[in-house]
Amino acid sequence: MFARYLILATADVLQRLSRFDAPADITLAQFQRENPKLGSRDRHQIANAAFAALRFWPLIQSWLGHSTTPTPANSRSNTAVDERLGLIALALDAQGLLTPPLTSEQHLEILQRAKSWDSAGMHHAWLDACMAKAQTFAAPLTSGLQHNLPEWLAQTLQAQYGDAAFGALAQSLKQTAPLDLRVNLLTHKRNVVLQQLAEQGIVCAATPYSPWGLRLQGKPSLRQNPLMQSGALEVQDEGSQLLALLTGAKRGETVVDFCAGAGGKTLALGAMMRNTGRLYALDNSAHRLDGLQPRLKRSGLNNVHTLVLQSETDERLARLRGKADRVLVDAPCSGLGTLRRHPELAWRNSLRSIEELQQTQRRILDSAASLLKPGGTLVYATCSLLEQENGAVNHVFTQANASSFTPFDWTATLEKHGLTNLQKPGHHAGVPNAIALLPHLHQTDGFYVAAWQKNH
Ligand SMILES: C[S@@+](CC[C@H](N)C(=O)[O-])C[C@H]1O[C@@H](n2cnc3c(N)ncnc32)[C@H](O)[C@@H]1O
Repeated sequence: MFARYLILATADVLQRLSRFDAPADITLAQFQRENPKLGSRDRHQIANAAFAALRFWPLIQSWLGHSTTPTPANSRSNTAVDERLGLIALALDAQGLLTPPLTSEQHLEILQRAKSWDSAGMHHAWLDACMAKAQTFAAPLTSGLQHNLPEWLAQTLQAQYGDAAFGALAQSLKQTAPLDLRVNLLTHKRNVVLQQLAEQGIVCAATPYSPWGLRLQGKPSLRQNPLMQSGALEVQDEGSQLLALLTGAKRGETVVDFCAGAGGKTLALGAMMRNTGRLYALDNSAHRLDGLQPRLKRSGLNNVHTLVLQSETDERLARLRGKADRVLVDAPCSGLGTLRRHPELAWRNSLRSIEELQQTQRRILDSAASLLKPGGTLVYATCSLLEQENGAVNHVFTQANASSFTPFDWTATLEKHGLTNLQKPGHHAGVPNAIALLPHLHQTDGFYVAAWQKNH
């Protein structure tokens, strides 16, 4: 049973989220700043319910009688509808882990629960009408409705991965992601940190693939934890850790992290380089690079040089041209591999935005390639699941640079790190230089990594 203020607060958050004009965690943080009196339990409850609703957005829309495509018109404020939104989101979340397609029994249970919380009976008629239609909701006609994804995305993924793999992938995208940490091996040992966390009552285990990772049971708050504050630990999905690992950075090298953002991978690369050589963290967002500074201080790294780029062709890049042993392009992308954490991204992207991203990715990759010295390695990565941002970008670059870059063969690297079961994605013929991490196969976010070696 929830107090009405909690239902209304959840509805308020969802109303804001339904504009799909900002990342969900930013919208939530803004809501929390504007509602400082809410206790931490309530905040938690509201956030969980909001994310549950985002994972089942088309279902909620069909219950509310809206279209499945959010438009400014259907995100208009309307108190009765808002309250229903909050009620249903809380009921969905209370149902525990749900994976689509839901059975008609599951539909009924959620609606029944919502009805039992609607103590004033304001929404009974609507909930009864929904229950009468539960059978219809449980028999969706389209792939998008079945998997609670936008139609264009469901169809694109289905065509790309095939029916069986798409079904498993779509289900995995509705799970909540585990909380993974990366141990800073520059200053700490993984088994020692694991032991220290266990002594604090925090249950975790070594990650299956990354040699630096810990996977936590549940989501304990770590902000004030001395291990976080001292730089021994960083929150980082195992897939992100693997991406840094695959870059292969070594002591004494010159390494460029071209799209460093707040430096998640920069920090891992710096630790791989044992704080030697030169590591350049570049990004065109000063704000994001600013986020790296406190993390750098904690990390103990002093081989990192940051540079805010005007664009990917900033003329100051000239001094790095031909100098780098390795360049990582962790490209701006749709983020669709992270839907477990950011379900709103399914609704913030479109076929058109993917096309625009592809152009940017190609431009950045071309410019980043010029920084490599002969024999150097170029690594292109995204956290996207889409061929358009992955294999297609790989293919175009490989074709256009056939005389100066050779597609990298991952076999030895994967063997060295015991990663031979990482998947070789369905790649264009003659471009076998890519690997993919997928949530339903590797329990990581979805990542794509391709690499080339600059010819001598
Ligand atoms: C996927 S994020 C990087 C995440 C980061 N590597 C990490 O591990 O936390 C992509 C980054 O590319 C940056 N970016 C976008 N366009 C760019 C450009 N033209 N040149 C350089 N960086 C760019 C964005 O600001 C964003 O920080």
